[in-house]
Amino acid sequence: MTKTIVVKIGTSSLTQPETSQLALSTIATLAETLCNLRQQGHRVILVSSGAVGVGCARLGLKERPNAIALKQAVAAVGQGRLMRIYDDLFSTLDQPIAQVLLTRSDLVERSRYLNAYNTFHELLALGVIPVVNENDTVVVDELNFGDNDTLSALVASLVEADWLFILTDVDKLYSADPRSVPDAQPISLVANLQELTELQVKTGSKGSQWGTGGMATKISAARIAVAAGVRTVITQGRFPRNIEKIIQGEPLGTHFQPQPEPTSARKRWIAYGLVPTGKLYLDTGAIAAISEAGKSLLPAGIKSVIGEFEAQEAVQLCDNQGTEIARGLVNYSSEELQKIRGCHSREIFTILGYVSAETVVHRDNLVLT
Ligand SMILES: Nc1ncnc2c1ncn2[C@@H]1O[C@H](COP(=O)(O)OP(=O)(O)O)[C@@H](O)[C@H]1O
Ligand SMILES: N[C@@H](CCC(=O)OP(=O)(O)O)C(=O)O
Repeated sequence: MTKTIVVKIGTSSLTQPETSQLALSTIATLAETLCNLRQQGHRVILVSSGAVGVGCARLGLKERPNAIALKQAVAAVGQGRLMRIYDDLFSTLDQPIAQVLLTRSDLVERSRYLNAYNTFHELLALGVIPVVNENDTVVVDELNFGDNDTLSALVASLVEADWLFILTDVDKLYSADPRSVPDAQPISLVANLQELTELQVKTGSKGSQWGTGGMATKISAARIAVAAGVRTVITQGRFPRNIEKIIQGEPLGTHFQPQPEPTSARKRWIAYGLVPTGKLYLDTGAIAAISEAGKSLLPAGIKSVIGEFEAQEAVQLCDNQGTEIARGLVNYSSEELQKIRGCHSREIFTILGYVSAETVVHRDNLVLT
């Protein structure tokens, strides 16, 4: 049966750690593997990092730059080089590819989100393998994906993929970073998100020299993908042929089982496409109402309002400690909410002189995170 398969490869697998030169044999095997999957009738998307790493190698820079303008310039050099290599390899195998560079703002606006969805579907229907990266050269800090693990999960969610493979330089997820904790325990299966929280995996703060997010961003990517019903696997990038073996049932890597009832496409857009612009701190009654009883959020349950936002923007709904429990589209601006927080809905008219809505966040626009 035709499956939609998203494969993300990180800089640590695309380049050789000692020299930061391209790992050509890995990239060639990856191209062969993805072509095999196409020939079996599957729809394939490649999310490839490497623009900054390859750009650095091309320009003789020994470290990943921190200065934004330099990083953006280096990415412009590396992205072209990377695509040239992919196109040479895939063309040899008679497989058309396309470059798709995304920024976070492409997913924030609903019409652009739907446009990206349509473009992916058209490319896949044409039998093309889209090669996706963040548009590092133009992206601004407030609206970036930050890392390609998150980008790959958002793409997998957008196209409603069956599989997301996150290829990296370790063979699976461990209870802690196996580089610094030699007796870290391997984890082969994560059955649900609750189990993931209970495992309390330690990830350290960053990845390898050229990677960006380390394991933390792979875990949060897995959360986004499984909520969208995508089976997610973290496995070693040096052996791309393992992708086919895994699809055939070999127990390699770490598998995250998809949620049986995926969150709807619109709610996924609210939860992960949009960038929240404020925070609402809720009382315990409101937290129970939205998280246990599936109710809408009313002004009475809001203790405080942080940030400045307009009506219809996305905000985080938090408990006392500031931990996010849900996200939603608000019916009132921050200025209005400062006036009506803690009040009964019937008082809204007296306070504001009008009623835009009875609820602050309607349950149809609210997603538990
Ligand atoms: N719990 C963990 N299990 C496995 N690897 C971990 C863990 N915590 C941190 N890591 C580190 O994450 C690194 C992979 O992340 P990163 O360098 O960002 O890779 P990529 O370039 O593939 O995105 C590994 O080399 C490993 O040292
Ligand atoms: N967009 C960046 C990739 C950022 C990133 O997430 O890198 P990695 O941790 O290697 O997957 C680039 O192409 O260099």
